[in-house]
Order: sequence, then structure tokens, then C-alpha cells
Amino acid sequence: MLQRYISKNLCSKLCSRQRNILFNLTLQGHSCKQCGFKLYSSHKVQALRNNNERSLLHGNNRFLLKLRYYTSQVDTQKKNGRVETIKDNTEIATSKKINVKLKPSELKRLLSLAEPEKWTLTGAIGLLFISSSVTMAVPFSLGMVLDIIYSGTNDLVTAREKLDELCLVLCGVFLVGGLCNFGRVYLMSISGQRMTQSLRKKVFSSIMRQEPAWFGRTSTGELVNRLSADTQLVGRNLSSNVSDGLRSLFMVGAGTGMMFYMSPSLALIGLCVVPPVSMLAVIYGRFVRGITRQLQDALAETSELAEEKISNIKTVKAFSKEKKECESYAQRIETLLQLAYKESLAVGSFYGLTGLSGNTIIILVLYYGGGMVATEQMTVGNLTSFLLYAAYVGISIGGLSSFYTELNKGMGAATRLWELMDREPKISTSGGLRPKERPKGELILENINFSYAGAPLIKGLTLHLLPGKNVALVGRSGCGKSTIASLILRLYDPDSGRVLLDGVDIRHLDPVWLRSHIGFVSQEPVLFSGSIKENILYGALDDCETSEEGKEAPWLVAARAAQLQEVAGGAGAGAAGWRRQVGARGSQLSGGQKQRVAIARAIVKNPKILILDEATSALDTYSEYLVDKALKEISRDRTVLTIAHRLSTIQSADEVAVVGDGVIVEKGTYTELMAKSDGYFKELINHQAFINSQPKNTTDVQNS
Ligand SMILES: Nc1ncnc2c1ncn2[C@@H]1O[C@H](COP(=O)(O)OP(=O)(O)OP(=O)(O)O)[C@@H](O)[C@H]1O
Repeated sequence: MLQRYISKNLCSKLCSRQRNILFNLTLQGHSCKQCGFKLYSSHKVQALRNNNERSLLHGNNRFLLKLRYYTSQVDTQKKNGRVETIKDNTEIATSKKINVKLKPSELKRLLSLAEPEKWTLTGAIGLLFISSSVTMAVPFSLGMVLDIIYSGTNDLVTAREKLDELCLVLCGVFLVGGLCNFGRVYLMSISGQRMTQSLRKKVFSSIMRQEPAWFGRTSTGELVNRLSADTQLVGRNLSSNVSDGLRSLFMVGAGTGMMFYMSPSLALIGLCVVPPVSMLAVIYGRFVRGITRQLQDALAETSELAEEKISNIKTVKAFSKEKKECESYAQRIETLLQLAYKESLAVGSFYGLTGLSGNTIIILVLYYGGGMVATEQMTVGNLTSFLLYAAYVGISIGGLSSFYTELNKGMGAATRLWELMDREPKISTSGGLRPKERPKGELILENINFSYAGAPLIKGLTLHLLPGKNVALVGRSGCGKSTIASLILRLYDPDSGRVLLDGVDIRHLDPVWLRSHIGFVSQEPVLFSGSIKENILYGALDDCETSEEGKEAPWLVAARAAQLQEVAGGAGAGAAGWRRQVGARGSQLSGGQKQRVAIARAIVKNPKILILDEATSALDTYSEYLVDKALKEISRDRTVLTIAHRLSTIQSADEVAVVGDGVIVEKGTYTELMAKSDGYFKELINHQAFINSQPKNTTDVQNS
């Protein structure tokens, strides 16, 4: 069953991606029920291209699958345009079994989340006990009323007076009970909301802390799902669910106590159904925890698909893939539905059985209790009270089962959150040296080796960047130019070798300090929803919004340097112009306009080092001329690394460094490199000149 689960799920996950890369999986398996796919130990299966970690849950066991591949093999496939048989030693896969049984320490950790709300929760629990006591007083009072009525007393006036008195007291008690109930629900609800929001903040900051490589392996849908659904489930568990559970527990305890008080023998008969129900609850709880985890995983995959396709709707439409996307979504929903069916079956059976046991208690009490009334061992009032207590106990056992179900769902969600919150990033967000002086800006990449997911890309690269100099980094597409920029920004750490800033290994520097001195314009600039001004200020340090007397504010200087006046409404652009909204991901701006906002955002903090990854590629010739002029101006006294394809950008650099096969193959001025008769750079430029001279006949659709 377990093995079938793994093969079935893994297979459906892998099949859905349809990538032609093969993996060896060190897993035993049976046939996939859906497609008949067989998974044996060391069997080759179609798998994802990127390094991939998947966790699959069955019952109490989570399986962590680590899938890896070597890029060299992928490249071979790409070049030949067909799938090749991959040698056995080219892929590695491991599986690790992690037990996720509900442990007392985890329950304690779950409860510790409620620590900041302890006083509100204590108040709510106090109110809960009062309101529950009031509820538990009902059967007893009813019994008393009945006994007054059936007492056979001839003194009707006395009976009437007793009845009036009792009903008046009961009215007051019930009013207090109602108020307490309101207070309990209100306090529990607000503390639940507060716990959810605080958990969301913690989880979000854990996500923000992680290094970029981790994001490459983790789906956005899953993260969003953890942030929204899992946190809510945990928050609700610690408030409303605990409240309802405590109420049920109190009612079961008090009800059972009263039953024993009124008739121990009848109580024993009535409660004989409790032990089997409890055992059933334990088995059921384990099942629910497992299925919740699977459901949340499936939901995350579904959200990821929806998020990716909706945010790239123009590409979907341009290729008329609406129908295909709807089908893929429906397929994921179907998987979700199958899991939901399983859950519904389990929940339905459990609720049905607990309801049945509640009713069995009542029938047993009626049967034996009726006999006791007939033999005058019990009064009618006592039997009625007893019956009501039995009914309350029955209903509350149902309530306890629902509490247990929710608790297990909450534990499933909490373990997912802890995985995230406990993860220590490989590159910390802050901490390390923060030199007082501004850096000079001398950068040395020393014998750098770097690989993505075990696939070597940079192989012993050395590069020296001097302050005040502009170095153009050129090379074929995919040779690793952007990766070099990422290494300088310390988005990744090299496998070996060092990146030195003014002679200090950047791994010893505070990443916040380091990045505050680097301005970066990426190849595909990403803007955030908000105004032009807000987007520029996103790159600012502190005081870039305000200006010194008689001077323009730094953000405005940056905006003008990046030729943004026209985007904000012309030369005399006023405050309203700079408040122009850019839309989600900058969708209301053209590619070139987005690039200019990104340039302004990079230079607003007056960085010592400037990395421009094809920063002017989306600009028209005139804007490029203007921005280039501005960039030249602001490049003075800075270390500039320009990743460039355009000839004009390369020609204007002080030095050109050519990347090939993971190292710098050539270095020199443009003229020097072009003077080499059989140089790599010369061939590259000649090839590019040939391509540029060909008529363009393809159009790519950009999601702008
Ligand atoms: N996060 C990643 N995970 C795995 N592989 C990656 C990742 N990012 C880039 N790569 C791979 O690394 C190689 C180098 O990528 P990079 O973006 O550095 O190249 P580039 O020289 O800047 O390319 P281009 O000129 O086309 O922008 C490519 O083969 C790419 O597929």
C-alpha cells in the first residue's frame, strides 16, 4: 500500500511535467494504478529538470525524495534535439524516511504558539467553564421540576411557589450563561485571528530569509498555501477548536460525573461504548493527519499552476493554450477531489459511528433506567436528568471527535510550518563585518567554481574589477554571465574560490552592508505594484526621499538620470506624474520604461559598484543613447560590470572580459581583442554581426 502510494503519486507528479530528463530512483515500487508505470529500485523514470526535493506522506511517514541530475547530460540532449539514454552514474536519487507521529513535544510546541494570548485565552476558558456549568445545570433542574410536578403533593400553592422560584433562578442563570458564551466565542475568535496573523508574519519572514537556491527548489504555490491555509488552520486550532474541545471535555467529564452520582450502575452500562470509540478515534486521527498533509500538498500544486498561468496569461493566449491549461488544472483538481473523497469517507464514517455510540448510550439508559423507575429504584425526574446527561455526554463525545479531527489537521499544518520556520538559510540575511568606510570597490573573483544542482558551470574563473573602470562581460548565451553577477551580490556562494571586495572575502561581510553598496539592474527588471516614485525608492537607503536645501531629492535625481520624466508625464513632471501607478509587476509600463525605472532604482542609493545585466536591451535607440549617457555619467568613480550583447555597450567599456566554458578566456580592450586574428571574442562578434544582418522574422511575445 505504502509503495503503491509512492509510485502512484511520484509518477503522477512526474508525468505531469513531461520533461525528457531521466532519473534513477533508489526506491522500490509497484505499478502506478493510473498509468501502469512501474517503479523499481534503480529504475529510470522521467523526472523534473531541476534539482528537486519532494516529500510524500503516507500515514505517519513522510518520504523525502531527492532528485538530482547533471547539466552536461541535459545539454547533450538539447544539442541533439532528442532524448538520449543516460548513463547510470549521471543521476542520483535518495529517499529518506522521516517519522511524523504526533509527539508530545510537538503538541507542546503547538501550544507554545498560544503563549502571547495566554491572558485572553484564560479569560475565555473561565467564561467557558461558567457557560458549560450553566448548560450542565439544565438536566438537573429539569429533573427537579419534574419531581416537583410528580411529587404527588396536595399543596398546589406550595408546588406553584417552588416552581416559580426555580424558574426565576433558572432565567437568571441562563442569562449569565448566554453572556458568558458570547464572551468566550468573542475572545477565542480574536485571539485566534491574532495568532494566525502573528504566525503569518513569522512564516513570511522565514521565507524571506531563505537563499535564492532554495526558492528554485520550492514551489511558490506551496509557500503561498502555507502562508494562507496552514497558518489559518493552526490559528483556528489553538482558539476555536481548543475552546470547543475543552467545552466538550468539560461536558463529558461533568456529565459522566453526574451520571455516576445519580446511578453508578446505570452509568457503567451507558458508558460501555466509550472505550471502543476512543480506540477508533486514535486510528482515525492518524489517518486524518496523513490525508490532510496530502491534501495540502495537492492544493499547493494546484495553486502553483493557477498562479503561474494567470500571471502569464498573455503567453497562454498567444499560444492558444487556454483549453490545455484548463485541462491541466482540471487534472490537478481531480487529484484533489480523489483525496477529498477519501477524507470525506473517513470523516463521515467516524462521525456516523460516534453519533451511533451517542444514541446507543441513550437506548441503553432508557432500557435499563425504565426498568429501575418501574421498580422504584429511581424517580421519573432522576431518569429524565440522567437521560439528558447521557445525551450531553453522547453529543460531547461527537464534539471531542471533531476536536480531535481538527487537532490532527492542525498538527499536519503545523509540521509543515515548522519545517519552514526551522530551516536555516545557507546564506544568512544579515550579520558579519560592516566596515565603517565606504568601500573602494575593488572586486576580485578568485578561482571560482560553481555548479547548479551538481552541474558545474563556472570552473576556476578569475576576474579582477577595478574601481572607476567599466568591464563588459561577454560570452555565449548560458555561459554563466548572470550567475557571476549573482555571485558578486552573494545570492549564491561559490563551491570553491572566493569573491573579494577590497581584499575581504564577501562571506565575512554583512550581506545587507554588501548589497547596500551594489546597484543591480537585472536582465528582466521586476517592478512591484505602486507608483513610479515608490518603485524608485524601493532601492533607496534612508534619506533619498527628502532633499537638502536648494537641491533635488536623490530619488528625483536618479529618476532624471534614468530619463524617466517622459514616463511620469513630460519634462515638468509634477508630483502627480511620479505617482503614476505601474500596475502589478509593472504591467502598465512598456519593457523600456520598466528598464528605466529599474535603472533609477539601482542608482538611487549611490552605490559604489554597479552591475548592469543587459540593462538597456529593451530601450529604443534614442532612449538607449540617453540612458547610456546617464549611465556613463553615474559610472564615474564606480566599479561597473556590464553584461552586454550590444556592440555599442561593449565598445564603450574600458575592458572586455570574455566568458567561455566556465572561465575568462580572453580579456582586453575592444580594439585589442578584435585585433587577434583567431580570437574567441572576434568570432563571437563576427557571428553576432552576421545574425544582426539577417532579416528578423520571428516575434516573441513578452508579458509586459
Ligand atoms: N537557478 C538555476 N538553477 C539551475 N540552473 C540554472 C539556474 N540559473 C541559471 N541556470 C543555468 O545556468 C546556466 C547559466 O545561466 P546564466 O543566466 O548565468 O547565463 P547567461 O550567460 O547570463 O545567459 P544569457 O546571456 O542568455 O542571459 C544556464 O545553462 C542556465 O540554464
